Amino acid sequence: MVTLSLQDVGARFGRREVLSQISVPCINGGGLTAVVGPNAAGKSTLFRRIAGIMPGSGRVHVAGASRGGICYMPQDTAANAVLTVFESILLAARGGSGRWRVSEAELARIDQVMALLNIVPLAFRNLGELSGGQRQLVSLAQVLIREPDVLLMDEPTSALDLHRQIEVLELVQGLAAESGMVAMVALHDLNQALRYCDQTLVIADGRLKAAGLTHEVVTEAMLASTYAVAARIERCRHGRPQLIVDGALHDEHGRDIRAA
Ligand SMILES: Nc1ncnc2c1ncn2[C@@H]1O[C@H](COP(=O)(O)OP(=O)(O)OP(=O)(O)O)[C@@H](O)[C@H]1O
Repeated sequence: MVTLSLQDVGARFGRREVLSQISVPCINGGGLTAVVGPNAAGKSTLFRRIAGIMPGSGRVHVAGASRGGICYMPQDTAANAVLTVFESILLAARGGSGRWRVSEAELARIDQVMALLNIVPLAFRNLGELSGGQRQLVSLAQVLIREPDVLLMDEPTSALDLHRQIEVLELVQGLAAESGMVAMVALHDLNQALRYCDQTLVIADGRLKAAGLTHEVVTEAMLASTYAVAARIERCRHGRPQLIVDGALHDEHGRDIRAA
């Protein structure tokens, strides 16, 4: 099993500190970990720091890695229109290697990943012709093909319909359980965190506000203080926790209480 630890991880854009002293002793592989928090909290920045594509302070340590390393699926899946879906996944699998020959095993693996994501019919479509949701699925294929040790997915279901959202989260949950990889997912839909993620990190204003078991971290008090919403967590008739948001919280001047 892979484990990830973060020690005082920080980041700046120029003189502005956008991430500060994020420390998490151990994120275990095998399950899904949600990273939640308001807009501009620093979730993508944290992923970019973990993936090593942005400099900053602190230490990111991965133990037990034996496969494709750390792979980051960005939020913005803008496409290079020149490539077909198949070519883009092949290039991602190569990770920049300049080989021309494609092995049978490589072709089979690409077919397998496309089948897992139900995108086989898109194989020879141009990336520039795809819908937002289709592009998001291709982007996911591009990271899954690399068989990551640590998979960082930035809002991977934001463009997907309800059926696809469930398929994708169940697929990644299953792959994490099978491979022991660390799988982290930045989410705005906290019902997805409650349903699929055993662990949750809450980031606000570039700081870690809470970390732990999802059902202990996603609470009505956290939703009020972090998101400024009045919300309830209730069990549905199947016994699953469901988040019901009653409304936004404002101060006596009608402003977002977080601005006070
Ligand atoms: N290229 C950049 N230059 C300057 N500031 C940036 C840049 N990218 C992000 N920031 C700032 O860093 C902070 C954190 O942004 P980040 O994208 O990590 O937030 P986020 O939690 O992923 O937000 P969202 O939920 O809206 O996607 C924000 O204040 C943002 O304006």
